[in-house]
Amino acid sequence: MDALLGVAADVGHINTKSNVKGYEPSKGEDQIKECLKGADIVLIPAGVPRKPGMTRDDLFNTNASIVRDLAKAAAENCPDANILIISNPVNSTVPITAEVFKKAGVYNPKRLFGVTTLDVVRASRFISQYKNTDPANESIVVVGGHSGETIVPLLSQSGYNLDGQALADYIKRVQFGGDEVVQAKGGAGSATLSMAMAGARFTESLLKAAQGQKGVIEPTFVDSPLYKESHGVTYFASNVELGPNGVEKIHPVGKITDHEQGLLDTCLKQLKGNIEKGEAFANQNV
Ligand SMILES: NC(=O)C1=CN([C@@H]2O[C@H](COP(=O)(O)OP(=O)(O)OC[C@H]3O[C@@H](n4cnc5c(N)ncnc54)[C@H](O)[C@@H]3O)[C@@H](O)[C@H]2O)C=CC1
Ligand SMILES: O=C([O-])CC(=O)C(=O)O
Repeated sequence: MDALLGVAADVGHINTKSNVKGYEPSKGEDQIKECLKGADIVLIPAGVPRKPGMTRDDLFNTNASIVRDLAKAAAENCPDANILIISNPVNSTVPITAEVFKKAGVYNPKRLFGVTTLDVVRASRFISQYKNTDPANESIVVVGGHSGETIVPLLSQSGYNLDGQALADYIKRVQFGGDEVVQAKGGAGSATLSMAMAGARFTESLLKAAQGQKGVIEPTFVDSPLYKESHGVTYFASNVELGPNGVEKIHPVGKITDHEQGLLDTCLKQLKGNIEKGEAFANQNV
């Protein structure tokens, strides 16, 4: 990899010899061009975080245009880069980025990723508290999107079986773990350190896959065929095998319980609306 760019990012320590550049909006347009030219990976965590009482969707009005502008700059200056979207609402900012790239004639669905790694980090951490295991050894599959009920942990696929209130509490905590942090910070923003860890993990996986390592799998919100025809849901997070060309293979959701199917049905309805909102914004404002 020639260059790794964090756009206004504090993504923590990334253990790589790659060249990391950071962009600050106050430094102006020329600096972003200079950062983006030749970039292989562009992380976009720019925009405002939530305050208590807000949903991620409440950030749309501010962050949609910020992401649109950075996506335009990326489409112009590094059209072949991997674009990693962290800015919320991810369920809408990923479709916005896709539309910007489509309009510029450089859209490659294999190179656009919504970063949902933090949902897996939380799902793994919270199950370890029930089971008294090391969270580093847990890897819970999480599918759907990155907001409330669109986040669907598939506990059954890890051989775990919580029941009744314990299951309900677990799912609520995974779906609304971000809200807990926002509440605890009392107006000072949302998750930062855990996001830095999650962003670094996803980026490192992408780098390993780019360098030829096989079998690198991460959950991520991508342009996905899984529910396109059946539900009109054009982007979906599931486990994705990464490779030198970005998305190598999108894994299907696989076998799930009836209860998980219920969660997935709710997810798909909400996700469709979030995606269409992003696309409608892009169609009117790009
Ligand atoms: N996908 C995920 O799992 C997560 C997503 N987030 C999202 O990441 C975003 C950033 O959150 P934080 O880093 O906590 O916020 P922050 O306020 O600490 O940082 C935001 C950064 O965006 C930059 N920025 C603002 N306007 C800009 C513009 N027009 N162009 C370029 N850069 C601009 C600011 O300079 C600042 O450095 C939020 O939307 C938040 O909801 C946060 C945590 C987890
Ligand atoms: O909750 C937020 O607003 C930030 C975020 O996406 C997360 O922590 O998962």
